[in-house]
Amino acid sequence: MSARQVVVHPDASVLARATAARLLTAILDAQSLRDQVHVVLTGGTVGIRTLAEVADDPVREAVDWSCVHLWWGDERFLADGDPDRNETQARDALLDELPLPPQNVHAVPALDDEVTTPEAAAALYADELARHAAPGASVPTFDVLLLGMGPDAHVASLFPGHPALDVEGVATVGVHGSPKPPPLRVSLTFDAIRAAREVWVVAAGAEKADAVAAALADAPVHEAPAAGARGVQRTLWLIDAAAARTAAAGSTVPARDVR
Ligand SMILES: O=C(O)[C@H](O)[C@@H](O)[C@H](O)[C@H](O)COP(=O)(O)O
Repeated sequence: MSARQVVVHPDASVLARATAARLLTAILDAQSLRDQVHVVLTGGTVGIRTLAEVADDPVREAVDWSCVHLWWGDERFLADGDPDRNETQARDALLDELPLPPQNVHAVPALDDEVTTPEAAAALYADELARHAAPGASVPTFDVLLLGMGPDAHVASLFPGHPALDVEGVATVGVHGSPKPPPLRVSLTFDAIRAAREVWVVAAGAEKADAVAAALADAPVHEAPAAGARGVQRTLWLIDAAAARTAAAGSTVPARDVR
């Protein structure tokens, strides 16, 4: 399990642009080593803003998008095209601008007449993940897995105190009663998240400072799920100065300030 690295950017705008540049470089580096590159996207304001910055970055022209596969760390269990779906927001921010083969965009199945529960969607998503996994694995080896983080330190749709935190042996889980609307979701499990080469937690804003401090201080995962987010080779925390400013007395954020 990789040690955490923390990079602090001045504000949310620089954070999103720097994360976009870092992601493009990571994809280019992976393409120089492997035929297929797998990236897991996240919802949330910082996650979507990062995708919009990728769309605006001319370096995206250097990527061979025909061999990039996109997945989601979680999804709101809503009908296809619902503006609140992470997929919808990602398509609007970036995906519709990219020459991606449609079959390389692996969206979590949406609510419809056939798929009526988060569990059904989670099972179908797990099947799709397994189809692209190496023999014996349940998910592809993700090159970069992006995670936004809530003020309660949730990542993906793994919320404090929720049973999904303890689900093992499977890649996906249906989530009910999400404290962040909408209540029904589908999420990767920690087993799937921890299979990624690199896990990047991206967070901005003073409202995230306590959650950042708790996670970096290795609070119990049931209290601060983000503490459980680790990559095989790298765990990178990309935060802005406001999120690095801890309210809890005495807690510190081991951060290298990057201008
Ligand atoms: O479906 C979702 O809502 C996201 O995947 C969720 O995990 C999000 O990344 C965090 O809640 C942070 O969201 P903000 O950046 O908007 O605070």
